[in-house]
Amino acid sequence: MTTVAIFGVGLIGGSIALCLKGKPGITVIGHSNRPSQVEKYLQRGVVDYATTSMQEAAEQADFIFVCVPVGNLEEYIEKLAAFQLKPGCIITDAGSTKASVAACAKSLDFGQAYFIGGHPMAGSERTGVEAASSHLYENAFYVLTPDEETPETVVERLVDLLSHTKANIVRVNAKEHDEIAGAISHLPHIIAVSLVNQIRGYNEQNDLYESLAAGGFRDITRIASGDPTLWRDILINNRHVVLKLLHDWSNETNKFVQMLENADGDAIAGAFETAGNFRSKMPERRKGMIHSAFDCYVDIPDHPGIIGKITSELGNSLINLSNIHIIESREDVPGILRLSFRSQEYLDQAVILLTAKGYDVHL
Ligand SMILES: NC(=O)C1=CN([C@@H]2O[C@H](COP(=O)(O)OP(=O)(O)OC[C@H]3O[C@@H](n4cnc5c(N)ncnc54)[C@H](O)[C@@H]3O)[C@@H](O)[C@H]2O)C=CC1
Ligand SMILES: O=C(O)C(=O)Cc1ccc(O)cc1
Repeated sequence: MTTVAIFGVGLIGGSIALCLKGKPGITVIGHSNRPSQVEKYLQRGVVDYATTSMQEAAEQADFIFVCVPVGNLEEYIEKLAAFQLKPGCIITDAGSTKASVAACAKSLDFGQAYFIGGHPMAGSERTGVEAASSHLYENAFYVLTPDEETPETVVERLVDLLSHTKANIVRVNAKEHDEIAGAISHLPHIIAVSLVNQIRGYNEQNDLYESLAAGGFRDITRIASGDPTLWRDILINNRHVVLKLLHDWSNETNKFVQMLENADGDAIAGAFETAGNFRSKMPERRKGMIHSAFDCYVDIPDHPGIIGKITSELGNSLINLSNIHIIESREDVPGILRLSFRSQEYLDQAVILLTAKGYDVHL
């Protein structure tokens, strides 16, 4: 029997638990300091067993996943090092940054246990076990940061266990991970937040900004709704990398200032062309660190029960909706329904089905 202990059964830990629970030979134990959380994990059936005792969960585990906020990771792994862990036990984490936790683990003595940093590069702006899903990591990248001293057989054991997530496991150096994650995830979050706050400022004078920002602006700034404490921890932890990136970002925007001051149309068109060319080479359907919105919009006539009818059509065809939002619904005026899916495949199927049923569907 393989026992997996999970500390921090939220969005990420809960999703790992759901991938592993019920698999042959695996028992999943969840830990929380709070008895009400322990009760909740059991009620939701996310784990086989749950406890408020860190020691009890840790000492029977073959694998330990530490899925707590980045700001608490080091305190957790320091506590783990003080327990009598099973020989061969593998401790891993799910933190969005990897260099500091790797350095901390290196300074500790885990006896005959091992530490391998990890980062499942998929998530959402939601948090908590309520948002956990066994599909979260399917086709996503899952970074592992073993160091030169980690025996290959140990890494392979973790890779083997993680095959249940259906993620694409990649090995990356911890420092390099933080530089890349900084550029493709942390910097974009800062840009989205700054952009939304800039518009929020204008909106204080004129609330037409907010009204007209519906649709595309809202979509491209989705990540500005990320969890504030999660992002506080990530940005503080990776601040040296992020500060350098912000400096480079400022150079990029300054190039636009120059081009505009000189009314240099060729340079502006050139910047769009260069960006467009690079972007078109990026794989379109691959699941990246920032998740894509797989949304479509359906015009809904003002008929009672129409929304139920649309969701049943999708359900009958086993097309899983991840979110549904009524954008406008006023008496006598047709409304718009935004349907969100977890994958391009579900979205494609929904568009074909609803169009065939006579609905007006837009992407
Ligand atoms: N949210 C996302 O999309 C992603 C998050 N991560 C990383 O995964 C880890 C967990 O993030 P989520 O699951 O999103 O967060 P979450 O808020 O959904 O879950 C965090 C869990 O840690 C527990 N916890 C234990 N000690 C805590 C403390 N002192 N303060 C606050 N919570 C404590 C909470 O009760 C909760 O169960 C973080 O390190 C995050 O950087 C990694 C990939 C994606
Ligand atoms: O909302 C999104 O798409 C994200 O960016 C989620 C996310 C948050 C933290 C990570 O370490 C990885 C992914």
